[in-house]
Amino acid sequence: MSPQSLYEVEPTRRDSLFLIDQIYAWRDRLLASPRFQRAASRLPVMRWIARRKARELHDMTAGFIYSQVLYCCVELRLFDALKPGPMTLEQIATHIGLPEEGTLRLLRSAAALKLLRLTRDHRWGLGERGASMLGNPGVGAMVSHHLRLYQDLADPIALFRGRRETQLSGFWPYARDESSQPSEDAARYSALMAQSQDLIADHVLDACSMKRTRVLMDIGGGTGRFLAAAKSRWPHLETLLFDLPAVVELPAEPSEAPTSAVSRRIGGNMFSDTLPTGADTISLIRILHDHDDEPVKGLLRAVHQALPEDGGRLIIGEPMAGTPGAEPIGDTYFGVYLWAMGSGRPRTSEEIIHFLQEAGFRRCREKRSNMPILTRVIVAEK
Ligand SMILES: C[S@@+](CC[C@H](N)C(=O)[O-])C[C@H]1O[C@@H](n2cnc3c(N)ncnc32)[C@H](O)[C@@H]1O
Repeated sequence: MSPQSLYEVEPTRRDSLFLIDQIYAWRDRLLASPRFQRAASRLPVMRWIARRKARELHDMTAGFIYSQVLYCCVELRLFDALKPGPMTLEQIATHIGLPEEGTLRLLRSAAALKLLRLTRDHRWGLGERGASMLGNPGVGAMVSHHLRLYQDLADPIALFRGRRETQLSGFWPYARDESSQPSEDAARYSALMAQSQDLIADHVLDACSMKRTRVLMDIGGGTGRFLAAAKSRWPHLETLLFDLPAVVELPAEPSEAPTSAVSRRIGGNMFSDTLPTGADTISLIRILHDHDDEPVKGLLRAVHQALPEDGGRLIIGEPMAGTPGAEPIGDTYFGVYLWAMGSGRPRTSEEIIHFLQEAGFRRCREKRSNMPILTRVIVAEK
């Protein structure tokens, strides 16, 4: 399949440009003109727009530094240190083990990003974004994990030349088709996933009730956090966890779901093994985007087969491409992340629904998610 058909891109030949594209082309010519930029910065209304646009472009240019400042705050555990209350520069420098001069530069840059805040008595406390980081430990875990992605992005053009061995593909062995992975690898990525699962589970379960589900099977369910969240809302549920053997055999960790939350753990390969039957609802949470189109289509056909004829239901929850207002999260963040990982791509909800219909599902529809930038939710019936 050509990359164009893969992404369903319309051919953009000049002679077939729609009117809207011609308007965009005219606008782009204007914006690309230094004379227009200078004139715009002098007219009152245009000046406001020009400043906003300049700021957006600057944020994009400087974004890599913003990420590194956030990385330092997370790695040095600054947010945790400031949770009890503000501290002086000297106290913070001693606490994080950096010289005062460097600490001050870091604190000022973090304050400009609203991660920290300088108090009226000249101490440093949490800023609104720093406080939010404390409320979302999964985000901090991802920020630390991004060190690998920085390494893969050290030569970004080389990264786009072709998929190859990367730091991220080493972190996610299943992305390289290594389904018999060492348990240390499985433990490392499962712990990372578990830290952000509670938030995802809440949004998925808010969007679709399991009141009438009897048996729920979570495929690629990791340490069972999604099943535990479902069971805590609907205690009547029988819950089956299906994941690679190295994951289901992991010893119990503090981050793992309580043993009682999972009725049965089944080790297997979702692409090559026959999926267990018996569940009337199957969930795929943050699974499809990790894999390329052909394996995804095969998996959806296998899930269709594993569900009962009467009342079988599939729930898909993951961040998707083309989410209005959050396009860079799908296409830029996940697009690049998954490229570096070596497998998968973010898909639009329309693409997923199309794959579901091809696999034989009917009544495929998107449910409203409270936080579509984190996860969108699609439900399909057999
Ligand atoms: C991105 S994680 C998502 C985990 C969990 N659903 C969540 O949202 O936190 C993908 C999961 O799919 C599992 N997985 C990957 N390839 C698999 C395969 N071939 N068969 C079964 N599980 C697989 C991984 O072990 C991992 O637990």
